[in-house]
Amino acid sequence: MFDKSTWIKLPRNVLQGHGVLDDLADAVADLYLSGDPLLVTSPSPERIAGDRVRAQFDNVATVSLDRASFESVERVVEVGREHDAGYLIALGGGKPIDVAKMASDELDCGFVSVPTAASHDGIVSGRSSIPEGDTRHSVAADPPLAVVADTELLAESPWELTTAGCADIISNYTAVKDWELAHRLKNVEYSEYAGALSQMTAEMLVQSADSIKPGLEESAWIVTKALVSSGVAMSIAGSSRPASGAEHLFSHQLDRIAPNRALHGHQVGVGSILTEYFHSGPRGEWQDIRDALSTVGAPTTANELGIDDETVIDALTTAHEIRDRYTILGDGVSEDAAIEAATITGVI
Ligand SMILES: NC(=O)C1=CN([C@@H]2O[C@H](COP(=O)(O)OP(=O)(O)OC[C@H]3O[C@@H](n4cnc5c(N)ncnc54)[C@H](OP(=O)(O)O)[C@@H]3O)[C@@H](O)[C@H]2O)C=CC1
Ligand SMILES: O=C(CO)COP(=O)(O)O
Ligand SMILES: [Zn+2]
Repeated sequence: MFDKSTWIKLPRNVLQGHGVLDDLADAVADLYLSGDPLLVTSPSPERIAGDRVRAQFDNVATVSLDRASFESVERVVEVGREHDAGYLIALGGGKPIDVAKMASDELDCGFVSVPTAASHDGIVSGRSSIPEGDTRHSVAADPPLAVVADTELLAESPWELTTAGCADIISNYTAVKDWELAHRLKNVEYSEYAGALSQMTAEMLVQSADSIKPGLEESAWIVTKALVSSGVAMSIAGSSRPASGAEHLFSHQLDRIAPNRALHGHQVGVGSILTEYFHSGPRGEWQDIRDALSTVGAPTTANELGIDDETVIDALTTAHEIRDRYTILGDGVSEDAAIEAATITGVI
C-alpha cells in the first residue's frame, strides 16, 4: 500500500518591493480573515512604521515588546484575547515576529509577517526561536499567512542586519551538506526538492554578492528574496534541516555561553566556515564560504564577531550537545581538532 503523505504550509501572499507596506491592508483582505488585527511590534519598528500600519485598519490594538521571551508570548496572547483579535500583524525583526508566531499558535489564529530587518530566514519560516535562561527553544509553529517586505524600509535598516541575513543564507551550504550526511549515515528523512531549493538559494545570493552594498535598495531585494526562498525550503521539508545544520548548533551554543555578543546570521556564517572545513578539509570549499561572507561584509573571524578565541573553541567542541540533530560534528570534535580547524581557516 502507498502510505506516504505530506502537508506543506506556505505563506499565501508574498509582497516584496518598494513601498509595499502601504499594500498591507490589501494583502490581508485577500486572505479573507475575519476580526480585527493585533499589531505585535518592538520599539524601533513601532517608531519607524507603526503609524503606517495602523492607518490602514479601522480597529487595531498594539503590543510593543522589548524582548523575545515566553512572558512576551503570554502578554500577546492575553492582549489578543482581550481584544478578540482575529489575526496578528508582526512588524519588526526576529523578536516580534517569533513572539507573534508562537502567540498566534496559542490563539489559534494566523499572523502576517512585516519584516523591518532582513536579518534571518525566521522572518518567513514556521519556526520560532525563543530564549529562556541560558538556553533557547526552537519551536515548530505555522509560517505567516502573508509576508509584506517593503524593500525601501529594509534598505534603511542598520546594514549589519542585512549582512546577517546574507550570512544566514550562505550557511545553507553547510546545512544541506549536514542534512545529506545525516540521511546517508542515520537514514534521516531527506527531501531532494527542499535540499536543492536551499542550496540554489545560497548559490544565487553568492552570485549576486557584488550587488549587495549599503545604501542600495537592490540589496534588500536580493536578500529578502533569498530569505523567502529559504523559508519555503523549510516549509517543504517540514523542519529547519535545509537551513540549519552544525553551523547553527555552533551559533546556538554561542548564544548560551556568550549571549548577545553577535547577530544570529553572523554567528552561523562563521560557524559555516568551520563546519565546511570539517566536511571537505584544508583545501575544501571553506574558502569560498569565507570569501562570500567577506564580499557581503559579514564577519569571518572570532574577533569580528566580538567573541574571544577560547569561547569559539568551547562552543565548537560542545555544539553537538544542543539538540538531537546529526551533523558533521558527530558526537563531538576534540579540542585539538577544533583549534586546528579554527586556526587553519583564520577564524581564530
Ligand atoms: N525563527 C527563527 O528561525 C530564528 C529566530 N531568531 C530570533 O530572532 C531574534 C533576532 O533577530 P533580529 O532580527 O536580530 O531581532 P530584533 O527584532 O531584536 O532586531 C534587531 C535589532 O534591530 C532593531 N531594528 C529592527 N528593525 C529595524 C529598523 N528597520 N531600523 C532600525 N532598527 C531596527 C531592533 O530594534 P528594537 O530593539 O527597538 O526592536 C533590534 O534592536 C532573536 O529573538 C532570535 O532568537 C533568530 C534566528 C532564527
Ligand atoms: O535559524 C534557522 C534557520 O536559518 C532556524 O534554525 P533552528 O531550527 O536551528 O532554530
Ligand atoms: Zn538561521
